Amino acid sequence: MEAVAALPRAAVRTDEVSLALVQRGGGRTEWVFTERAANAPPLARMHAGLEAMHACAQLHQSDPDTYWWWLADASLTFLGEELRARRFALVDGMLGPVAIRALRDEVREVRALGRLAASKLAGGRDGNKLTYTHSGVRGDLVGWFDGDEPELWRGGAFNKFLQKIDTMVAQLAEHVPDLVGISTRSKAMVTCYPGNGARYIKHCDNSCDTGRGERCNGRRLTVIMYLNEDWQPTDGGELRLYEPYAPKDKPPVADVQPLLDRLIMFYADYRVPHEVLPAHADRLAITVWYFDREEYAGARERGCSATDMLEQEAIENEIARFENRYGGKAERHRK
Ligand SMILES: O=C(O)CCC(=O)C(=O)O
Ligand SMILES: [Fe+2]
Repeated sequence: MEAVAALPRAAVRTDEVSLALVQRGGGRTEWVFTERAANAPPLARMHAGLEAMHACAQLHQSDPDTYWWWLADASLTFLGEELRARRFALVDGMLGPVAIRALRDEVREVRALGRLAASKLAGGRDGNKLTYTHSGVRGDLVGWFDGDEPELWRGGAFNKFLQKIDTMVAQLAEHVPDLVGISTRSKAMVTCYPGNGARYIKHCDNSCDTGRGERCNGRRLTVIMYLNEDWQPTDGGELRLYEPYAPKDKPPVADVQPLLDRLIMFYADYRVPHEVLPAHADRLAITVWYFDREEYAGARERGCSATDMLEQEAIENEIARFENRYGGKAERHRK
């Protein structure tokens, strides 16, 4: 009989082992301990730590709605490292299958009730003078909500979600110095890209380099939860992230699919230029911006006092540029 060589257990160091989801026969998946793949592509690597935490929760039969696995020390450390190193971080399966569908259903109802409208672009420095819509630039439907609109959110999932992300960001500030000044946030913006090739061209959520100056709007961190079950690669609609000031021929940093129960957070400023690629199916998401206290106070002060004709002219130029580049006509909404 031939001798069978077996891998001695002692040869595998526990710090080289992690949990992974593997595909078994018949499409079945299973959590197993496995050796860490040293050359895993960036997105896969990014998930490894959180997947391990999530898997542990599952092994213990924990309901992710009550066990906030993403708040465990290891999760926050991991998210903090990601944010500091890559400027963005992903959490997959944050709320769990029950809570995320409840949230998705509440958001669907809001849309069905006609509470989302064509998004407005804020013209000029403070966005205060003139807003305009232009579907070639930004083609989503949006609504802003704080969770206490009386006839909405009856199941409570929306408010629970806001409570969770507020907690997460507050805790994360202990790991990420850039987040220490966060004290408030925006209302939640519910968006639907209605699947007709709707997109949002490349931009930053806060055109602010230094934390000072007229272009700073106070947004420090963008947090987005996606709500799209069975999203297919052919549906497009990826969030494409770029390096700051990258030359045109440099490939993007990542294309993130808007999958159900996937949360992404990234720095809202110049560090993370991004765009939404054309979406060919209904694409639902909730976005919240967390404000840096000082920067936001400065932005509000300026917002109240900024008036001049030059700015009006600059906005008209901005619209003309977009019309030129993307065709179609912008609609103006004067305040
Ligand atoms: O929904 C997304 O993935 C990003 C949308 C976006 O960039 C924005 O609303 O500023
Ligand atoms: Fe954005």
